[in-house]
Amino acid sequence: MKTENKLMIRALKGEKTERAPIWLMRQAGRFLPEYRKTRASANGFLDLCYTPDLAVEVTMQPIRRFGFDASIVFSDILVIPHALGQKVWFEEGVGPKLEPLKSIKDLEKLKLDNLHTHMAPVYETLGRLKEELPKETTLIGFAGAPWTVVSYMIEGGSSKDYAKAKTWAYSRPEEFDRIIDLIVDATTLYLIKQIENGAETVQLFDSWAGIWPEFALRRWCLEPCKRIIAGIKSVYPDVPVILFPRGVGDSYKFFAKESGADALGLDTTLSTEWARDHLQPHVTVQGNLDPLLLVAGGELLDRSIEKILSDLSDGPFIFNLGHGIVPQTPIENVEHMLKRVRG
Ligand SMILES: Cc1c2[nH]c(c1CCC(=O)O)Cc1[nH]c(c(CCC(=O)O)c1C)Cc1[nH]c(c(CCC(=O)O)c1C)Cc1[nH]c(c(C)c1CCC(=O)O)C2
Repeated sequence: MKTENKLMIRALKGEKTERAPIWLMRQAGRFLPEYRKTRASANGFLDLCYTPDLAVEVTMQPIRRFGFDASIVFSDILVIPHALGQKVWFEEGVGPKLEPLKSIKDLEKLKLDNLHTHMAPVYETLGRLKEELPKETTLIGFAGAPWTVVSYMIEGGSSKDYAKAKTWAYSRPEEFDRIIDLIVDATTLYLIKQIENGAETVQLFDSWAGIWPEFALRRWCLEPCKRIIAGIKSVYPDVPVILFPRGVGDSYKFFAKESGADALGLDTTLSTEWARDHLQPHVTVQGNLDPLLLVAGGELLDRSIEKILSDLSDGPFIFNLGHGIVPQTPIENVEHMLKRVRG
């Protein structure tokens, strides 16, 4: 099937489709027994990301089981700092760890030169997926948005309050700009190359956008994302871009009007009525079921699915969660949700 005729792409292009396309953020992962099996055979998480045989396999798993309308290539947002030369590793049971940037001198050690060589396995995975996926399934590439990636680069891992990164940004904003700028350049090149290798749309994850006051949100989230999107569009004007500025509340409207994104991923807290009135006239919306409702199941799950569908189905809309699916999600709840959404 031609890309432009796929359900997901039609929705991304602003069409109100006959039913909502559905995929789930983090759909390949620990809630699937087949993922846990492949994961155990790999030599750590990054090995899974950089071994095309394994990455193709885990990307295909949720498609085989559920037949989602879109497939997101298996990788992680932290492959970008890794490709630039920062030390990145995943501690079992803990999560990502990085040797943190402590001063602007540490930035000089990071280089764009090896980006595409380092990412060659990811590009190969995309190319193989393009061949293997069912003909109607859309292939999504992705990257982290600059701020979310930089938060890990400075904090050295996940953080509760982003105190180091925010203090750096507020006390030496020009330095902070330089770090963000490097990630803008790397991410633009990376996403363009993902498209060249088969990605039919790309999503930028700004998972930690919701912690800034408005001036900083504009400077370090909106503006950098806008530059990446413009960079992609200058080469691939017809490839839709999805942006997920999680947690930004009312500021979602700036992202809708100014970012250049074709679609916005809505987080769980956003009112679907507000999104229908203020965002959907400008962009396609994607979301926003609470992943924990999908864990709990039952009546509240059903009512929440119905509400999202009834509020958002009159415009361009893609059904998804408001954040990634969590490992304890029962598979039967995912099957149940799919039936409800597909009618
Ligand atoms: C912040 C962030 C990261 N990674 C990502 C984000 C943005 C989205 C979000 O907010 O959830 C994005 C991501 N990470 C992963 C994907 C793969 C594709 C998919 O969505 O199926 C995607 C799109 C695989 C992964 N990335 C990770 C796993 C689990 C690793 C394992 O198997 O042990 C997977 C499947 C590890 C990871 N990677 C990251 C963290 C904080 C962790 C540890 C927490 C966790 O385990 O969920 C960084």
